[in-house]
Amino acid sequence: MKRARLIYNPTSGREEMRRLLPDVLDRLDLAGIETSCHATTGEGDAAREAAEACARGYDIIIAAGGDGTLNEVVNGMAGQAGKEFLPPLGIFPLGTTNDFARAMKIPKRWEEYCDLVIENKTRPIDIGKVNGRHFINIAGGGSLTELTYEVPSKLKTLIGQLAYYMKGIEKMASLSPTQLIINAEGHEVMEGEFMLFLIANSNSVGGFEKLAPGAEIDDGMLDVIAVRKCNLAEFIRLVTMALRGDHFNDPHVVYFKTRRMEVTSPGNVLLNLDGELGGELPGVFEILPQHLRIFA
Ligand SMILES: Nc1ncnc2c1ncn2[C@@H]1O[C@H](COP(=O)(O)OP(=O)(O)OP(=O)(O)O)[C@@H](O)[C@H]1O
Repeated sequence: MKRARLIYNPTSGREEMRRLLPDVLDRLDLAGIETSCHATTGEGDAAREAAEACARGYDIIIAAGGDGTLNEVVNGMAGQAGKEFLPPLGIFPLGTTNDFARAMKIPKRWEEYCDLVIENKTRPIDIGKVNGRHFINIAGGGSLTELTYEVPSKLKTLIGQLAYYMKGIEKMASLSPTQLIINAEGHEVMEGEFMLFLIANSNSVGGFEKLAPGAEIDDGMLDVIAVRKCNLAEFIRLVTMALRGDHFNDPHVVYFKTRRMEVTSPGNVLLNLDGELGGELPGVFEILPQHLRIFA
């Protein structure tokens, strides 16, 4: 019998997990996967629990929650650098946006994501790393990227993704550029004022599925998109172009792939890692090729 550790955030998204839990456990158990659970209690708990689950030799780890919970579980696992063999990771998307699950085409119905684990369908994925922290989907900096941690959790529970759009509109009005020096491996050093920069590991970012269409999860590369200083009207136009995937034709957009990149700024720039606050610049971003296996 295989042993799985299910780490779930009871407050994620519309707080579905409590209701689903008995059925999920039954389905896994019937398929020969004995599953024990841990409900997270707050920030950092999922990461500690995932590291502990690796140390205790579980065969499977499952992260149930939103992108924040997934990021914590990945951090707990990826930090086990000495361990030769990490257990594969199951992703049960129960958050508000579930960017990463969408990029990996993980089904939305609970029966189907249980079956991915049961059928043992795994694939290797790259993990991003900056200043000792890991990200699975996206890293970014600049004032607009700060909106994900300004949306209160209760609001997200109530109105879902709309909460981000409301905050985004409020935030755009006060958008300001940031001085950055971007030094990426294989590219010339760039210096100037930028509205924001994003480093994508997958191609679904912030609900924009065409933002980084060239990003592949197992290619050992980071896809970098940076937007040079522009005015509000130009920025809004750019956002609507990005919805269609036409933003690469805009002269404000810089797009390239790299394995390693250093970003510095004379100002204070907070970093956003998978939608959560992840320290600040300066930062050295790198890719850990095929560091983890996920059920997908
Ligand atoms: N019991 C808890 N009560 C309050 N907050 C928690 C609890 N457990 C975990 N958290 C925190 O909630 C954060 C966000 O959770 P998560 O990403 O799973 O859900 P979400 O915010 O609804 O989804 P999304 O990130 O997709 O918007 C986690 O990073 C964690 O710090």
